[in-house]
Amino acid sequence: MTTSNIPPGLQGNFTNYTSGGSDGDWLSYKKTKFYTNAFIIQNGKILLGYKKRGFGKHKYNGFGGKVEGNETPLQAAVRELEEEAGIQAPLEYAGTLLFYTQGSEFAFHIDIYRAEAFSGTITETEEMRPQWFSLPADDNSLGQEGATHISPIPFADMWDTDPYWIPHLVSKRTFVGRADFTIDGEIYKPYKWWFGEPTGMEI
Ligand SMILES: COc1nc(N)nc2c1ncn2[C@H]1C[C@H](O)[C@@H](COP(=O)(O)OP(=O)(O)OP(=O)(O)O)O1
Repeated sequence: MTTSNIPPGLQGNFTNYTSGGSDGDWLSYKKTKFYTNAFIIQNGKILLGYKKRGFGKHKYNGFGGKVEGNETPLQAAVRELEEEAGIQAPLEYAGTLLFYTQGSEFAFHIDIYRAEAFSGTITETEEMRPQWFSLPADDNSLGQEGATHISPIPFADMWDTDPYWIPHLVSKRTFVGRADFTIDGEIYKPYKWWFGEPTGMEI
């Protein structure tokens, strides 16, 4: 498969890519801010958090937030996971995503992390209510132990473009992607998106 229509902000060669939305141009932005998002994936389950306040309120997502001060993205991801879910985990880099919403002051540059183990007690916090969900059987290379009686990943209550990159995450294939959104009132609508797996240089 050859690489085509790689969005601005991503460089390199890619495979297993998918794209969609408008044929129009990608939106332009002047500034990016660095964020993280972390997922625990074990025994056929993925740990998500229901966001109780702030950006992404009422959606399920991984645990994460802004990279602050002199932190590396990994340090920020470890801190945010502890702040939002009460646990520590040996996080590994999984991918990078760019999200921009028309009219926004900045684009999100989000480093995504995953771990298959954690320590501590999963705890509901002021910001997030953690909950386990079962992985689709095809993506479950880690066994079904404990996963048969829990709900599948609630994509209807997540960001609209999550279904394009979560499969790369759960199958441990490094990914990058970009999605641009328009906003109507409080409703975010995907305008144009592209997700793929780098075969060489990453962003
Ligand atoms: C499509 O866009 C997005 N999709 C997904 N899945 N996640 C996204 C998208 N845009 C942003 N995010 C992530 C990035 C971060 O993990 C959170 C937002 O972080 P938050 O605003 O909660 O950052 P904090 O530093 O925790 O902020 P406060 O403590 O100031 O509330 O969403």
